[in-house]
Amino acid sequence: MSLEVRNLTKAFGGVKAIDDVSLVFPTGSLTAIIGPNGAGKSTFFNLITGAFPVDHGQVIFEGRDVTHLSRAARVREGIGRAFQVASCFPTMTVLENLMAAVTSHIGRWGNLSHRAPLPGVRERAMEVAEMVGLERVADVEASILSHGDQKLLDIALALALEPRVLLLDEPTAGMGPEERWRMIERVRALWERQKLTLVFIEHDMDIVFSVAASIRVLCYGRVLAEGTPDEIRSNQAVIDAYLGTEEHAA
Ligand SMILES: Nc1ncnc2c1ncn2[C@@H]1O[C@H](COP(=O)(O)OP(=O)(O)OP(=O)(O)O)[C@@H](O)[C@H]1O
Repeated sequence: MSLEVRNLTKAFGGVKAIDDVSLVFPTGSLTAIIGPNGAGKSTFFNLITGAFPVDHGQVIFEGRDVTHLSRAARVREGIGRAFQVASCFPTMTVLENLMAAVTSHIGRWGNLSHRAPLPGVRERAMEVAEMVGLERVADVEASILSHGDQKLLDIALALALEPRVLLLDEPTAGMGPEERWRMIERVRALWERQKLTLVFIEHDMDIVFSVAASIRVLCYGRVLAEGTPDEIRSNQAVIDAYLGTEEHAA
């Protein structure tokens, strides 16, 4: 099993954002996390990546307990994450951003100058750009990229660190319908080609049901249901708590 959480619990003041959650994400799986606003989805990711310390429970990655490792150590272990908010250097080009990430990954921040990169860094950065279809804007400054391309750059920055598990928090947020489908198709193709274990949070149910092989539903910090799209679609508890709400009504 690639990624597993056992009895994960995290409270903020009196609110249990994640409440005794146990889930498994098998190696190579593509899973969507869904649930109403405030269900604990982002907190769940933050506990897996180490952005927040857990109150109780464990995060197990490839058989190793990583619960108390730092964020950076988890990245080195192979747990990657792209953020909802662009996390790049805005005045650097796409390629320069990726070269910085590749250089940091190989542990040579002293050699960050893009004028004299380490051998292979430019090539690797270009390879990562191609993985997400950003080679067409490799020389464009990050700050002037379209919203969709900025999200792709976030994903590419995570990929530069060679994750085996990739967590994507709302990869299609803020996009129009067409751009959403283009984005999720790229994500799906990436998962297929790179043989990643991919977990993504998504509110658009059309996307979730057509892309994810497996779905986990969180509600009030607990696991409400898990299963295939067909199982989740017909699960009465999920319909009552989430799918039946106005926003997601068919
Ligand atoms: N850093 C924090 N400090 C205090 N409370 C927090 C913090 N992060 C999350 N929470 C609370 O934890 C609960 C779960 O929030 P979380 O952001 O994980 O939900 P979510 O499912 O990702 O929601 P959304 O779909 O709206 O992004 C909410 O009640 C939220 O207010």
